[in-house]
Amino acid sequence: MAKAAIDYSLYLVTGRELLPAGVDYYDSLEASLSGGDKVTVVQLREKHVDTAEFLEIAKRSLAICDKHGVPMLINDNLSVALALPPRVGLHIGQTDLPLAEARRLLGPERLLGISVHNVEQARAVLAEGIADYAGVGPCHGTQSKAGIGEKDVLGPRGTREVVAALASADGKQRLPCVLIGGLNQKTAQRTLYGATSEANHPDGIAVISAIVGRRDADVAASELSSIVGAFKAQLPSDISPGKLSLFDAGKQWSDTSALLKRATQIFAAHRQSTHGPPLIQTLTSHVSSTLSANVALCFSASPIMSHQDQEAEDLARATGAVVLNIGTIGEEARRGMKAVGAAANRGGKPVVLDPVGVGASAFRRAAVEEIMDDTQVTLLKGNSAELSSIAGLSEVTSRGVDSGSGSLKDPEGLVRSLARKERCLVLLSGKVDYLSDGHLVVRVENGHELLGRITGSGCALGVTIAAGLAAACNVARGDSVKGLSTAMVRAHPQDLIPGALVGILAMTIASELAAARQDVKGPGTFIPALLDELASITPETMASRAKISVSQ
Ligand SMILES: Cc1ncc(COP(=O)(O)OP(=O)(O)O)c(N)n1
Ligand SMILES: Cc1nc(C(=O)O)sc1CCOP(=O)(O)O
Repeated sequence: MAKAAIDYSLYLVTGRELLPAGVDYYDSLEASLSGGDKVTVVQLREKHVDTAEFLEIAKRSLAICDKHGVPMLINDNLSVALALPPRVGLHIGQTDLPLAEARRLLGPERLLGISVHNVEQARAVLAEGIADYAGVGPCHGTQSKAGIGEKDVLGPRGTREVVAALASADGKQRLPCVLIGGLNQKTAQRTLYGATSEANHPDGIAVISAIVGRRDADVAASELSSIVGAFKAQLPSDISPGKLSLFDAGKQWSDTSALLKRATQIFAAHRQSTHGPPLIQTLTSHVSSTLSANVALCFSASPIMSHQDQEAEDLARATGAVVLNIGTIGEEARRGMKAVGAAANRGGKPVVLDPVGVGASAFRRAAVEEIMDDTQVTLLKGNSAELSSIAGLSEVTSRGVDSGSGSLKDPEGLVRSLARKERCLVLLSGKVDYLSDGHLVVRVENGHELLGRITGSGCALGVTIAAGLAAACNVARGDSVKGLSTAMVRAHPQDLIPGALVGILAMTIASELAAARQDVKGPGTFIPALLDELASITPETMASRAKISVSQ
């Protein structure tokens, strides 16, 4: 098989020691290769046999791979690879034979892969131009390779940086790559999406235990194959800088009135409740829980405030969107957020992350890092202190968990770069709100200062935004939305900005209407008035009062 034609989608690394009791290695290999969309590349990894036995196993394995037309490689052992026909390749690690030496001994024809564990190694391998592909890992913790500790684990976002370094900045050169380490039916989807950026994308996943450890290796292989297939179906055929955009919304919404019109349509469909009120699962602080639940109800949504990891999977079947708010996060909620975020991603449901007070403590920072690693967030919302902390800027410091305001020199630049980096919508909330998908920035100048004088209004804004995003998913129901968008949400990608805008405008315009009422004397009377206005605000009112502008 010509090297260029190799399909790296599902790369099986063998591991005979991980076979379930009584399962024969050759039967398992055969099963994983049988049928339609199954394993596409095999690497023989034998750590506990001598070269002679390795060669015997390799010969029998090669006959099976040949029968299925699947390329085979040998792990580490050059002499075994050389003893086999030239269609057999070699995979080496960073501490094995140097790449140039391996190529010299193998010749130009054989497939040669190398492991990379960090950005520097990736850059070096790309610059050398010798390897045919790279194995990037460990993406997650794994029991299948000795010596991998927690500190070695890249996580989806770390993996993204390494994968990005396997393509040149001008997009002219790229090395195919597979992700490896702890990938299975639960982690593969998030990791593939998380590892994708405008710069580059993975070509597949490499697994040991997720196939070898199963009695039904054929079923395991087809499950994994369909996850990779769905991911690859989303990728544009032409990957070069700027092409692999997040939502492809930039051009479409350069016209403010078109954007507002679409937001109004989504809001109208939401109010008509064609699909019933979306269930918004809200994991939030004790302080804002009641207000958030009431805000959901007034905004034609149903609140559910569960943060139990045990029911995350069941609830995900019914939810329209989820809010992860770390306001008073403890260990139980931390576990809950991990499970709820992952389940929402699997179901293509929007996830709003509110990293309340993230700069205030190491615990909060670690919790947010963990959530963002485990979950593809759809919209990240924060004030200037919170977003600066996540972006690693020291410009604005947090004052505990309140809405520490502070002036940023370049708010548009911050939301744009953070949205690109995290591949999600980013909302910077403040007197003026800035919403970005990494390309365009929408400025929203609605709102009233009384919102800042009651507790939990920012948390409740997360709920209206989640409801707006759920509404964007609902309008796509029945349409042929091709799998998940790059934000892992089942909606037309271009509807995510107007969907989020529905939630922002509803809350900020309702606050203006409430504050203007005769019966509102201050923060105490403002709260019920805000709920009343949220319950009655119409799409027409939203359209006529919105103060938005768009910049590219
Ligand atoms: C596809 C793929 N990627 C990475 C590895 C790891 O190789 P290496 O670093 O040589 O470690 P060992 O496999 O030898 O323990 C791999 N085998 N395959
Ligand atoms: C062999 C190997 N190499 C890794 C790397 O990061 O280089 S992780 C790994 C083990 C992969 O096994 P599993 O799919 O069972 O987690």
